Amino acid sequence: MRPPLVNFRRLQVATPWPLVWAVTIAFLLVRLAALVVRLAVWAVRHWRAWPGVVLVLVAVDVHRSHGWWPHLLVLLVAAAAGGLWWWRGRDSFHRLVVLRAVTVWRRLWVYRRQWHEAMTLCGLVKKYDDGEKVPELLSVRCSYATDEVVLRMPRGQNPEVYQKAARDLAYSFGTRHCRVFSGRRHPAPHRSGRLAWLLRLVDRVRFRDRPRHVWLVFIRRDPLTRIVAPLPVPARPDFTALPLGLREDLAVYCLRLLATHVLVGGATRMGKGSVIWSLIRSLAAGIRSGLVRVWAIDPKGGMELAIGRPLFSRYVDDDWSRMADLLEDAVARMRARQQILRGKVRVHTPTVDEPLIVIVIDEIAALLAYLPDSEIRNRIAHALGLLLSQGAGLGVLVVAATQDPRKEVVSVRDLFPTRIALGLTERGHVDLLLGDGARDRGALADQIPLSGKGVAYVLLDGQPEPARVRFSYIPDDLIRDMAATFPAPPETQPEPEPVPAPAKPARAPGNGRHTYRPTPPKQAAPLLPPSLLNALDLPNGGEPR
Ligand SMILES: Nc1ncnc2c1ncn2[C@@H]1O[C@H](COP(=O)(O)OP(=O)(O)OP(=O)(O)O)[C@@H](O)[C@H]1O
Repeated sequence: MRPPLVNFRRLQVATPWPLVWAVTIAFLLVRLAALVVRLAVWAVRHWRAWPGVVLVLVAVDVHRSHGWWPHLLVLLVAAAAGGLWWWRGRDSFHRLVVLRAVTVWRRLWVYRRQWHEAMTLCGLVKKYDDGEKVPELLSVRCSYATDEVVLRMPRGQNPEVYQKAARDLAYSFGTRHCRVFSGRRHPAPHRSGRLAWLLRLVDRVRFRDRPRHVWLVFIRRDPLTRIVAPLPVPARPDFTALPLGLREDLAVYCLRLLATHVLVGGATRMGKGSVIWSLIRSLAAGIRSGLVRVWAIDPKGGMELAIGRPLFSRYVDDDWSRMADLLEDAVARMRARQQILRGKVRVHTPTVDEPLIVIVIDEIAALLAYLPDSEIRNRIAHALGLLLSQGAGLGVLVVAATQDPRKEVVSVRDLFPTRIALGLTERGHVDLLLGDGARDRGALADQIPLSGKGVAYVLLDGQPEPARVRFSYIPDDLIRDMAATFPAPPETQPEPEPVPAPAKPARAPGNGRHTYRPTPPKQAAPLLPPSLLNALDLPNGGEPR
């Protein structure tokens, strides 16, 4: 028998009814499956709410059957257990209870409630197909000082849009600072133990690169308004992470001093000294053991560094030509190391015999721009150029401070891979120090108030966005104390005796121009081969000065 055809009053379709029903049911089943999947995704995404929902259901059920008194009892027991936990393990209680409660509260009350409005008013909502595409709030995590909010950008945006809107976002959510990061701020944890392989697999998925996610860090309470106390001296300096201060998210700020040179820029009295002394403090144990040798140059006549003289293996503050000698000796040491390490390793590992040499220069501009004697200035610029271009891998590092980061003043600025920007006087100086676009990405070093001495913007490893830190303040008494406790052992290669600066001739003979004259070779590796030295036209009967 033929199945009946679809037959409406005015329309006849030559299709059997069973086929129509089959197609309709299949369509509805697909829609239902999609709905179930969406519900499951929603439930998984909001897994944090599950315990709360279960608790409410149980509470309602208990209330129906037993009334209020079981709730009261549970509350009393929970309060007693909480008090005991707080008393015995305050840190874990704060981490697992207090901060989680703050997180839940702020996620619901501050961010979820105001999200749509704030995003719209900050111009971050996109219009498409008569609808709106709002950045999606994914998670909120609070610490005592910060809220870290993760969002997913709608299509057609990139993190720069959020960096530009950072100030609007900060004020929209009732804070003063908002930092925007385009990548995860913490690396995947290091796993060990029997289940490490499994956890590593999970981490590989959890910590995969997510280009559409943006991390907003709102600074709720600025921990950097208070002076940071000196940090403990590490028993053995870890050159990959020297603790120097505090980050605005309350983590300890660690500097990587391996195979790099550091330039510290900051207006006068903004705390360049505190960067240098924090660094020396973190190296102090290595200085005492001879693993690190600090050679210091203080062109300001010793106003900054003289107080810690015993910490330095070599130190000059009064004589320009001895400063040039010190730098040329460092070049000689670097060359000697080059001979030994060539073809064996690519980065020098510090040992007591071949220590890490850190050349600290308090005001590098005084050596490169303001020094009146152009001959010495050229020697210094030449030696610094060599050290900065070749010394990092050979364990001869330069840490220099300057008030003015302009290239006309610090000609070797671009050879410093690591930069620190303390409070600066000019907006333009920020990009000069930290690189193009750093200010747009949040390094507002020109807005650091006068009271923010020691506050700086730095670039952390693997992150293009600058972070705000405050260096620990090392008072003079503590520097004296460090100098007494961690004095540098005597150099194996003795420091040359200070020689009085030769009287400068009123005018150079001949054409009156300054001629470059290399320093005589004092140590094993000369700056120039002897053949070349002899070939030079030296005064005093061919004796080098
Ligand atoms: N990290 C810090 N925390 C709090 N106060 C600081 C900090 N660093 C410096 N100061 C204060 O600022 C003053 C100036 O500091 P410092 O001499 O280090 O600045 P500077 O930039 O080296 O100055 P200059 O340009 O004269 O060399 C110090 O006397 C101290 O009172």
